[in-house]
Amino acid sequence: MKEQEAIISALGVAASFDAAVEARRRIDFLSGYLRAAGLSTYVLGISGGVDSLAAALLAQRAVSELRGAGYDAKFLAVRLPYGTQADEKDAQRALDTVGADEAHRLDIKPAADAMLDSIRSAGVELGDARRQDFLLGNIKARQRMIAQFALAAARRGLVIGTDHAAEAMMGFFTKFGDGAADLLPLSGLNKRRVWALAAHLGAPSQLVNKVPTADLENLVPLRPDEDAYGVTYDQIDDFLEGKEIDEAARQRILDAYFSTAHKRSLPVAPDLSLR
Ligand SMILES: Nc1ncnc2c1ncn2[C@@H]1O[C@H](COP(=O)(O)OP(=O)(O)OC[C@H]2O[C@@H]([n+]3cccc(C(=O)O)c3)[C@H](O)[C@@H]2O)[C@@H](O)[C@H]1O
Ligand SMILES: Nc1ncnc2c1ncn2[C@@H]1O[C@H](COP(=O)(O)OP(=O)(O)OP(=O)(O)O)[C@@H](O)[C@H]1O
Ligand SMILES: [Mg+2]
Repeated sequence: MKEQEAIISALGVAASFDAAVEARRRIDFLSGYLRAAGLSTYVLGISGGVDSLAAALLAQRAVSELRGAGYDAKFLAVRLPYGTQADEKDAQRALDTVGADEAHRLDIKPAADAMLDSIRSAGVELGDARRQDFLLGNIKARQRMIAQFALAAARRGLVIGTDHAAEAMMGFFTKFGDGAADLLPLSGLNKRRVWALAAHLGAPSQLVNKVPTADLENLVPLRPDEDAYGVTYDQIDDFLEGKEIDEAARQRILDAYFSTAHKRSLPVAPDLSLR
């Protein structure tokens, strides 16, 4: 139980949750930060999943409020499909729901494929088809961040990330890919709290209740996150709320958490304090 409490505390998961209070807190965080930084644009990739929808609704509200207060601010939403995307309709629905100030679509396929091909052409042994597909998945996630940071730099902007406590605990993100962002407005929320926040902000129930997917593998499109975890979001969320869960699931969660510690910190460096 001690380990569980330490993880809950490290990930900043609160003992109780009120969607309206959390929405207000996180909108204020986004508007306050942009203004204090003296910048004008928030940039975020819209996948069709609930995390980016929730974060986008917060961002659009934040910049609208800033504009109402006379400050020049904009939200730029960007679709970043790898070629054609199986759940494109959901992504379009998310864009319609958010009503972003500005929206663009960039295909990451040419750049992602070119990178994998270059590595292959250099003669690097990459393993079997399944392994190569997994490697390409991480290249896709990093390619999406390259695009978002380029857009942010072009617009005096900042990149919003969608990491939250459930994904952070499982280390379920690409290091310096979707894990790399300037701000994380969903930080400290487990998945059911993200769902509640999205619903509170007006997300349609079909998008809130959708099966979460990283959708990074060509060989298994829309693979549910829970398949990759080997535990359910219900178990993850219960664990993060301090509840007792099945022992095998608990062990899986602890293994995932400890083996991915390096992904939740800055790059490791030598101890320079002894010089
Ligand atoms: N002990 C250690 N200390 C410092 N660094 C260490 C390390 N062990 C590995 N590393 C480094 O970390 C790298 C592995 O991390 P990483 O590149 O992230 O790769 P990895 O953790 O193997 O894969 C990413 C996982 O996150 C999932 N994902 C990715 C993106 C988005 C989503 C989503 O939900 O949308 C999910 C994806 O499906 C996959 O299961 C290694 O290649 C190595 O460079
Ligand atoms: N096809 C895509 N187009 C644009 N952005 C994407 C795409 N795929 C992933 N992203 C970005 O990467 C983030 C991480 O993906 P992740 O799957 O964890 O979140 P999600 O799709 O928003 O929600 P869920 O986890 O419920 O599927 C997304 O929130 C989004 O910002
Ligand atoms: Mg997704």
